[in-house]
Amino acid sequence: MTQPAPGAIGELLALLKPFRLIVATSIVLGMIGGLSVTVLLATINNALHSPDGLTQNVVALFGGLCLLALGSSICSDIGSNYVGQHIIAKLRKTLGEKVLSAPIEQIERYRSHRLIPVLTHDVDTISDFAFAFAPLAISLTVTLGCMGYLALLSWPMFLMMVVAIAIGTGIQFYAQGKGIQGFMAARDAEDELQKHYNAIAGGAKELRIHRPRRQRMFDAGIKGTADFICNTQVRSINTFVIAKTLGSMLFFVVIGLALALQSLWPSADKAVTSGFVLVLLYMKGPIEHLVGTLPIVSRARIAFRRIAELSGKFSSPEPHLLLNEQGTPPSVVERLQLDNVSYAFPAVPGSEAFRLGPVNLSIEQGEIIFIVGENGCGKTTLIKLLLGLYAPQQGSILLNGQAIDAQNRDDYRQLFTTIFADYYLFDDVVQGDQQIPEDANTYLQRLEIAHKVSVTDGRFTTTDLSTGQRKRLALINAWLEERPVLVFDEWAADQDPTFRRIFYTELLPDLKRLGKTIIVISHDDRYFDLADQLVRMESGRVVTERTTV
Ligand SMILES: Nc1ncnc2c1ncn2[C@@H]1O[C@H](COP(=O)(O)OP(=O)(O)OP(=O)(O)O)[C@@H](O)[C@H]1O
Repeated sequence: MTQPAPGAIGELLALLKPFRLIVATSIVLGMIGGLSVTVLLATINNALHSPDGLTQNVVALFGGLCLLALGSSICSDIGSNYVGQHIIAKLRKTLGEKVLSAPIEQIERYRSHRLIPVLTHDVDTISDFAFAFAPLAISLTVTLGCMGYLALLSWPMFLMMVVAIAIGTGIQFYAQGKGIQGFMAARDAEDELQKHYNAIAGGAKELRIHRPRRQRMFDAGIKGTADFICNTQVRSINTFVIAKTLGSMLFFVVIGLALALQSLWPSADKAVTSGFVLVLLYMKGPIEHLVGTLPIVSRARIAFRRIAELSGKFSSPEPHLLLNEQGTPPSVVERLQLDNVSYAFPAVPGSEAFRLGPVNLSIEQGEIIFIVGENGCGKTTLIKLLLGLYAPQQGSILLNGQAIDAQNRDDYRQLFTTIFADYYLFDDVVQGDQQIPEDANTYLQRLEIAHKVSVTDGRFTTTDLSTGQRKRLALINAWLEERPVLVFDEWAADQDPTFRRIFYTELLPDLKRLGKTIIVISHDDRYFDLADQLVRMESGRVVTERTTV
């Protein structure tokens, strides 16, 4: 079991930094509220035993303290609410930005079932904590204020209370140590649960038609993990509950001892004993609040650790990747070249790492290139390198003879439109501030889906279509983006034979006539003749290259 990273506190302080003035004001106001309540208690106790009864001064003091306690507590809560909400928004924005600007390899390795719980569950946990810190400050101040008043009232009784608090704190520390282990195990299981959720959403069809797998998914997967989380959380919370109840009982032990002192030494001042009991009974609330918040603090520590871990994994954003500014993508593609490019994935335990290259390739503007080869030979990896999604580990990629580096890689990528085999279909038609071309609906007709979908307010009216039809929408998106280089990873694989023929023999030549450079990964060998260049791959290497022009 891993321990909370030291980064958790740093992460919290970094989040609080921009709000330090509001945080400090909230805490100070909270403390003023807490102190005024303590003084209020002393005033009540004095008034109870004052021979003059309730004088005008006491009434004024009482009213003033009530107003001060009320006003400062409300302002403190407003401040902590403001900070809490802004911390959550900031966390969400920061994490979103980190994911958006992380290199593709890091995202592929992190896996979505680990990413989503951090973005949802851990951020929510921090939100619970973010709203708790000012009330915590109030409770702490009330407790300290009450302790001060107890010391004023009677030293022996105060010391008795200190001993009781020391015992209570020891019990809480023990409980916290035990409880946090459970919380960590439960948090690890949340990732597992997310994986099962992904499987039941993504594999819904397969699970319907495979009863044993469905049962296993429910029994060992969802039910097993949910029960584990439930039992572990119950055990951990119970530890805190037992510790809290033991702590509560300590109050009555101390009150009992104070009353015993009073009966053993009847000379003791009655005001002292009643004040002591009054303060103790009042203090019980804030102390229980402090103790009750400990599980929230423990869970927040774990959430901060997860967020710090994600931040660490995504701590090297792609340099020069623009989220807000407009770059200056090159406008002309005369030649794309791969010069001795090599790339290797990290080795997976038990199997050898896949290595691509060294590959040399030259693509001229307006060419149609087919990349072909068996499954797993490295075609997609090759185009990810060509697209600038992976940076070559050796060799370089050249555009018009100029090497692509970290500085211009994001601009370079803007030259391409891609439909991957595992593409994501965005339902908004054209990105950025570009106008939606008037002829979007003409393309829908050309691709024979105008009877199903149209474009309204820059969006497809629906994406609930067949697999092949969805891919046609992706093709329309690609068409409308009007980029100079188009890359299709087995686009035609889901199309019917007629449309497949239209794609290869009409659409690709049309795009070529428009001056586009087209790179196609394909297993359709009957259309290989259409290629200006046929690149055949085997085990990560280009084995033959046929040029027909
Ligand atoms: N993210 C990854 N991490 C580790 N290895 C990977 C990763 N992606 C691919 N590989 C490995 O790289 C090899 C080439 O994969 P790639 O997707 O480039 O093949 P492909 O030729 O496009 O295959 P297909 O025709 O099946 O789409 C595979 O053998 C695979 O094991």
